[in-house]
Amino acid sequence: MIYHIPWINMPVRAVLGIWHQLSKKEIPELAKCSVLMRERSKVEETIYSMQQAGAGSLQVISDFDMTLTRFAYNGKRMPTTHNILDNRLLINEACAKRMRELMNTYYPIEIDTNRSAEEKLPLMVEWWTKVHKLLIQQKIRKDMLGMAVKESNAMLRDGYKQFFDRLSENQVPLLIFSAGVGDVLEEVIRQNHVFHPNVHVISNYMDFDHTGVLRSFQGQLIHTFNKREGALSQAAGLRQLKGRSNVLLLGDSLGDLTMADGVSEPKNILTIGFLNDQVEERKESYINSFDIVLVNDETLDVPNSILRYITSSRNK
Ligand SMILES: Nc1ccn([C@@H]2O[C@H](COP(=O)(O)O)[C@@H](O)[C@H]2O)c(=O)n1
Repeated sequence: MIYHIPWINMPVRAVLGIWHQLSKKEIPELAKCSVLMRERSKVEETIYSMQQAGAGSLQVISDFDMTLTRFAYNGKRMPTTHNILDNRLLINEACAKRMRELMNTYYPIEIDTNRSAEEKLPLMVEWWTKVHKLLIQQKIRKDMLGMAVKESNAMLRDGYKQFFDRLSENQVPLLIFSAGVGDVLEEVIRQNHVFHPNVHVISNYMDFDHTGVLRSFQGQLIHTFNKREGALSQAAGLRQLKGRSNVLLLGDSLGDLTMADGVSEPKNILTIGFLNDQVEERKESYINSFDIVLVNDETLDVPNSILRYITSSRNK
């Protein structure tokens, strides 16, 4: 139990230095050495305040690829939703080769700490546009997507069932905001039996003709560095998120930090960043940007432990 003395307000509690109780007792997962925090006491204060408000005030906004899915397994990189389409049932060898070349050119730019988001933005548009054009040329069939997901080795992070189920049981909306391919993403969560009614997805959705053949992508392109626009134009209008002023945000890219920009009158926003790749080069910028940084952690243990604590409130 955290000490609760109602007549003592927040700053006094902090002065009394009782905050590290959360890491020690209530959420011991926060004490793991793979968990980095710039200001541990601020994180604990935020979590405590979110717990006091209860599950009814909470929403979770999460990126998908390499955030809800694993980055690596047994030393091997796991596929993104775009990479899942690299299956001979869907695209030919020449297209697959070209997609890999584009990945080798643009992915290092995406994660380059020496370039600003502004500098990366037009290059990301270039990458996504080229790949989507290639995919359209392949006349991908809608009815083959399920098979491609089955044959891929995409994996949700360990603890995914607990994560999705707890949010569903507590009627906490989960907004998945992905620059990946929405149809593939949905298939991944469906095949893992966690596509509950509280899950909402904003992503790049395919548009199929009446025979079920891919002919374009719907709406405005979402890439890693324009999620703010999607947050303001699409997420902000979601009825299910209204009145939920506490946000738990999960991402693996600095671009993901803008996913909560559409939340009206936010009270507390707690950000968790998965640092999967180029750890040493990116550690400092992640610590300066996310409240909690998880280094090479392929599990959802930390988000799950925070959610367990927040939803333990009687005030649901
Ligand atoms: N052709 C592409 C384009 C992007 N990616 C990766 O997908 C990730 C985007 O999805 P999120 O769910 O994380 O928003 C992004 O990080 C790119 O690296 C790709 O694999 N192929």
